[in-house]
Amino acid sequence: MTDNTVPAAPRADFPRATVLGYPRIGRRRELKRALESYWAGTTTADDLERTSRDLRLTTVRRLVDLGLDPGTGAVPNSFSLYDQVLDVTATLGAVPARFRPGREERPVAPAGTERGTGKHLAEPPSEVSTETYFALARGTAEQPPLELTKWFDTNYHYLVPEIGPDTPIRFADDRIVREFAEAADPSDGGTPVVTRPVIVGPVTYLLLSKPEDGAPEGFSPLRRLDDVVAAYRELLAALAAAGAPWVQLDEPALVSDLIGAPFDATPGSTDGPGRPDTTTVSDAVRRAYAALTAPSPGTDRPQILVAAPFGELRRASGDRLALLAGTDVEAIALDLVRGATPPTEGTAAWNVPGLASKTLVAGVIDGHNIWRADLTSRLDLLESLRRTTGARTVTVGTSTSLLHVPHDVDDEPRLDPALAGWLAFADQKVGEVVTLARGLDAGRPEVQEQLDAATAARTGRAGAAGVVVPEVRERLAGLTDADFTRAPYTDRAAAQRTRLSLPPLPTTTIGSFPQTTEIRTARAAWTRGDLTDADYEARIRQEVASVVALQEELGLDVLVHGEPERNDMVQYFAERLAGFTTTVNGWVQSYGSRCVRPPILWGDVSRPEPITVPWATYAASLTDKPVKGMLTGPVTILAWSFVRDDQPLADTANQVALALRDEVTDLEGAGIGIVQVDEAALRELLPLDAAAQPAYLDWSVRSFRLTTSGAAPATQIHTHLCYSEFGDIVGAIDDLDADVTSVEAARSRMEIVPGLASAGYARGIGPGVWDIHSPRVPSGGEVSDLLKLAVAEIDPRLVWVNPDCGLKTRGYDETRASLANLVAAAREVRGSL
Ligand SMILES: Nc1nc2c(c(=O)[nH]1)N[C@@H](CNc1ccc(C(=O)N[C@@H](CCC(=O)N[C@@H](CCC(=O)N[C@@H](CCC(=O)O)C(=O)O)C(=O)O)C(=O)O)cc1)CN2
Ligand code: MET
Ligand SMILES: [Zn+2]
Repeated sequence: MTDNTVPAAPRADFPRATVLGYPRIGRRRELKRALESYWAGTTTADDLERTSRDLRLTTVRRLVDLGLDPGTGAVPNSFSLYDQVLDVTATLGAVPARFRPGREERPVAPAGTERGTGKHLAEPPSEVSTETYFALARGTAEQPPLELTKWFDTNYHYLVPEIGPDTPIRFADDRIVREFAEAADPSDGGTPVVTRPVIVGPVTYLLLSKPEDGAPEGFSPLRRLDDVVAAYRELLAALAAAGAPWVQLDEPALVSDLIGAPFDATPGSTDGPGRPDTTTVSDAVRRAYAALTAPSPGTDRPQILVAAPFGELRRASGDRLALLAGTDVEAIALDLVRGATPPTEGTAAWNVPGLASKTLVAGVIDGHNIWRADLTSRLDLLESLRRTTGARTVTVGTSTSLLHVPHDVDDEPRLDPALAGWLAFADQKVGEVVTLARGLDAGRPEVQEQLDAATAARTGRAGAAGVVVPEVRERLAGLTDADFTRAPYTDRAAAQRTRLSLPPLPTTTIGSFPQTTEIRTARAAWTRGDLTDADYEARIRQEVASVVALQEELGLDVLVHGEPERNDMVQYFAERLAGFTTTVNGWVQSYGSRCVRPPILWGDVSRPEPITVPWATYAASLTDKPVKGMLTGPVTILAWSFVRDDQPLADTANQVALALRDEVTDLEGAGIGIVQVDEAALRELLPLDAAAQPAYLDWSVRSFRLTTSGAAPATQIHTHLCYSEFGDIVGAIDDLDADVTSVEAARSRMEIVPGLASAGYARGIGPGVWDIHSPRVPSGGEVSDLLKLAVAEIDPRLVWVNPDCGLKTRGYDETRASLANLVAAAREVRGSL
């Protein structure tokens, strides 16, 4: 070691048990309420800060009570006010120019300031105020927010950074350091906890970014890697100075083939313009981690854990574990739930160069699903990893952050006790990790009781009534190709034209109308038993009637009932299908303050009685216009539920499909001529590993077709897909064989349309012409411009006019104004055809 390398802090071993992150919304959604009241102006920024601080301290202390070590960085510090990717944007001060009108560039803090020496500042060097932070998240009167999109294959959404050649990037905000210090040295006099800050890693951050408006053609945000890494170095120095022994950098981009940059250079290819050394993911990782771990005189850094959740690192298409093992980071977290689990007995050594100096954090407890683990087989696996990996040591962790599961099974008053015993939410998972670590270190007898209890729960689950229902199995076994096939499209189109006689460029909506506080309050009262079934039903009927009247008044062509009876498009169906159960407090963050309660799909699925028919027929009775029935499709129901892990997803999907197929038949029988089957999550479940994609697309498309193929030719089947990144699945969209497909397209300015056209898609298409993700009302001109783009690319006879998605998160004022502009634009463009 030379003189100028100063590894000052003691190199504490990685803790034996940890979790990669923990829910941050709060057991009673305290953060949601604090945020929404702050946005509404009824509380102040100080109130918000106080509530969120209490939530953070309660969280880290609970994790200690659950058995994580308080002194070694075992407790993750994974809080965020809104989103962890936005937090990096704020840390870097990487505010796009469109949010800094006329603002002078502030000089970068020179080296040798307090920040350079790592002392954490009493006053934050905050160049990103709370106001700017939320402007980026939610938009302003002048600017739409950063784009919201899916976090890998989860139902969590992050805010896409906009990075150009001149976007400011520096260590601009030390909130992460302050939150470490707040737990380590709490001002309320409570127990101090030495946490492990959890931060999105620099490579993933840039790979998830998009070029800022005005960036030169072909600019890749990855070109700013050196600037980003320089800022992370300062952040790490500040964390070390504050006493952090470990930091966790999340690099899930490492496991994704959907990330827009190749993992390795294709042999023989030459590098494009720009820096040749950062054009691939593997080069970016090498470069970033070499710089982050390079010693620098007078400063220290915490030891680094790199986590790569959501998939397998050891791929045929490139060994990402070897890549990480070749860097100087101290620890690597593997997802051993999604990743292929190595056989537990008699396996050969891994032989990964560099691993001998690393700690492997074995993610053996599922952070993304809620089944109680088979602790015995997990312990077998851990022991085999100790023998075979050749790592310096193996410790126990979760496969992903626990952000994706609810807080606590014990907080579910209405769960059947037997079923509750099959489950592990975040708190139970912490317990599982702690148990496994004890078994691994102190020996099996120490934890035999817990292992046996876990085994008994799994055995009980396998044999429980409802898990296997012979009639459901028989129906599935009897399916033939005919059950997946409709009449040819040309025949269907002719029959539907006659039946529906719609104008060209028909106007419609995606299904939901605003979910007002009044409706939610009424539903809450009904759920509590304070409102009778009859009163609640009357209230919903009144809402349906007013939604139908509004659509008539606006002049829409195909009407909907507005979905006021649905708490959520998945939970509502789950509550009415056998094989599912739902929770009371099982909230999981979807984005910002918005949450969902994913249902639990535990048994064979069937439909005891019609679900949507009364609402659809009531709406139809109020109008002469066609009313579109509205169902959520099987893939989306699976994607947004916690799904049984004891049979292939394809079988589970087909069970749900058969239940929905009965609903389509009943809607048809009740005279409903158009049925929409939403597959909002079709793209979300697309595997990150390219090798697994064809099989997924095959079963997902088949389950949709099984849902819809019982429909007569004259019944028009619609589907709706969210999220604009459809490039990877245009073939599958075509294979769904829907008569009309509506897709999100407004924000990407109809980007999808030429792709569909060139893929030969020749059925109805409704590219969204109103971005419903913010309260902004699009002008008639904007809408007709988008519409003209669409009719220029595809046969105008195929084009439908609709918003990007449902209107449940919008208010009535915006909805009325925007739909009026949409109808006017459709009429204008119709006139020009
Ligand atoms: N599952 C799912 N995933 C999805 C979507 C979706 O619609 N569903 N859409 C995309 C975007 N994600 C979204 C996720 C959530 C929400 C959303 O609006 N969530 C609501 C809750 C929806 C809900 O379950 N509502 C229930 C319970 C509402 C509630 O909080 N009630 C109050 C009481 C009522 C009151 O007095 O206000 C309470 O429990 O405290 C109901 O309406 O019945 C929220 O967080 O505010 C929107 C979009 C992608 N993923
Ligand atoms: N029909 C649903 C709605 O309009 C589709 C939403 S996709 C997230 O809300
Ligand atoms: Zn949608």
